[in-house]
Amino acid sequence: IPPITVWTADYVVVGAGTAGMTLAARLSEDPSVTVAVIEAGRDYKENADVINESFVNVPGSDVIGVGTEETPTALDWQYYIENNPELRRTKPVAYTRGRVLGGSSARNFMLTQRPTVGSLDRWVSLTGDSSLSFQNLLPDFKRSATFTPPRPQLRQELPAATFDARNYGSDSTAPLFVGYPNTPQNFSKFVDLAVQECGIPRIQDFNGGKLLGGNYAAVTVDPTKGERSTSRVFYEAARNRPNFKIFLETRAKRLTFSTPAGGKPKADGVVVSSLLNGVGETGRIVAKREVILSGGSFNSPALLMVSGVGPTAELSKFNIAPVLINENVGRNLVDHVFGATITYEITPETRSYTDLAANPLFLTQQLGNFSANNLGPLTNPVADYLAWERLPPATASAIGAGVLNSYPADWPHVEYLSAPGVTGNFANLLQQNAVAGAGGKRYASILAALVAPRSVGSVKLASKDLKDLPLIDLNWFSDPVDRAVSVWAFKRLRQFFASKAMAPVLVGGVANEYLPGAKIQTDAQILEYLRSTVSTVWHAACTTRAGKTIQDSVVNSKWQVHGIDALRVVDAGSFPDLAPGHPQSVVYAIAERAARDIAAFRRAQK
Ligand SMILES: Cc1cc2nc3c(=O)[nH]c(=O)nc-3n(C[C@H](O)[C@H](O)[C@H](O)COP(=O)(O)OP(=O)(O)OC[C@H]3O[C@@H](n4cnc5c(N)ncnc54)[C@H](O)[C@@H]3O)c2cc1C
Repeated sequence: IPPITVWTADYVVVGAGTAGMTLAARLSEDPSVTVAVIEAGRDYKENADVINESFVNVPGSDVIGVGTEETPTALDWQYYIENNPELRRTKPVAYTRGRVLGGSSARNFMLTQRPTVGSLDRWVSLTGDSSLSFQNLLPDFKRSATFTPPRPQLRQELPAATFDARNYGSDSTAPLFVGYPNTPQNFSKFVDLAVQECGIPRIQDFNGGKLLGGNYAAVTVDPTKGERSTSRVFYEAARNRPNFKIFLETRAKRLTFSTPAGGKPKADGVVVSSLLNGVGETGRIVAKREVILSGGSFNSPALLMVSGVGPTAELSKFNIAPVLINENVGRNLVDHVFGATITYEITPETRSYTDLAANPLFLTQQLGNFSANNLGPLTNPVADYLAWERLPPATASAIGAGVLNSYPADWPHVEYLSAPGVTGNFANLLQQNAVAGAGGKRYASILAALVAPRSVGSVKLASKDLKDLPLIDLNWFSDPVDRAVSVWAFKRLRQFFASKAMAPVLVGGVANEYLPGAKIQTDAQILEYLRSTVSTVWHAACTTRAGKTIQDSVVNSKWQVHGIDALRVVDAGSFPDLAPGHPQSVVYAIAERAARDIAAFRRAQK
């Protein structure tokens, strides 16, 4: 390797995303260790990149660039998923992953809530480590974020968003912001009433280990300016420390290992390629203590595989010299999917995202309202109200989804999201709303997400060079349970729209369904429609999952790669299982936990 750039640090972290930036900043709080971070993306707040910076900062612009048929933004890895026989998609399906300082925390929808007690008990049984229970992870959940309660005087929603202050930390210097947008979506209060009328009760807060019920969701936004809060806040904390160094626009190409005679392979560095000025500068960052992969669920397993750690078939296909065979690398890919969605035209008083997309004057006014007053629909990440439920046991059995009855009792099977706009097949949300709203009409949807998904996919290599992005097979709908639950959830969405609570907002009444429309009635018709609209909630996980041994997993409960020294994986890929709920809080929590695990390991070695 020509050593154009050689740098040495105690810890080398690959990826300054949600987990990596948090972890690296925490490690560098100890001035006695040095930390280097390698990040393929740029800093969205520097280089006078006003457009990309606003994509990140303005909560209401989160829908831009994430559509399945949209050209992804410059802050994206630009993944397209593999086709699968269950889907009826005519065009390649894009899958957003942030390639930027902050990673996917700079591209996500900002919803933040924690998994249930029972789902994290499953983490305990999968890893054999009780320190991963909800109660034991709670300090790590609290550590990153400063919480600001909703401001009812501004929000004026009826009934108000509720929360339980005991679920949040008391450290007001915690860098990440969690709070509520100052302007709720009008449509959400009707969803709130509709789901209650259909038997889903209100729950006080989604952050106390319970999810079953409905409420407004907390989001990662800064209460003062209303801007999105990302893991970049940890970069601000660390950037001036003399023991911290970040390599932006630099890609990790592969890991290097040394193997002492008779010993285990030991990770000792990362070969990198600088993307600056388009020049493929190659160098190596040497790790004196450990290499930590935080490249996310797609990139971390790919990096392991090109470096010789992975399934036999993958390594031999590309003639990669094995360092350690582990059949679990890149396997067990799970994701939450939007299984069903229904859209109606709504009344003019009930504003929706359609107004922003179709009315440039309104959009301009609201950009001003957002930046001057921290008010208006752009303060809101669009989907701000959630509800969760389980299928009744007899129903689950009757539709062939009886396996879901064995999930812990607090684990919801379906999540509903208020989505005031046209969603359709998620091809291009901005364009779909602009077209639908051109004549002055406005629309709103409710989405159903599968949060106990059964379909399992994989990450495989496209070549032995990571410049060829790995192949992502999500296998959506491959398990019949997911198909059956989606059809059931679709009918449930129709019940919500048929409720008395929803009647005042529907133009033309319940018979006037906009998408998919009254022509879709039988189960077979519904399923065929859902095959053409199923989309991701962008929660890909478990591709380097934590577990007990090399037979069932890639890392142990301290995130150390089985069979290799000085190498950990800390990101959504290392979840033992994908718990219900939006996962960013879990990613921050395991990054906080891993920083403490690594420090404890170092102290034990002294
Ligand atoms: C559109 C979208 C909406 C979402 N909505 C929500 C939501 O509302 N709530 C929620 O909780 N979750 C949401 N999520 C999911 C959540 O954001 C992710 O699960 C989480 O951010 C993943 O964190 P991570 O650390 O695993 O990976 P990432 O945050 O993606 O970080 C990986 C980092 O590694 C870098 N990297 C990768 N490979 C290399 C390499 N070879 N060399 C150098 N750098 C590399 C990447 O550029 C990136 O910065 C959403 C995600 C998306 C994309």
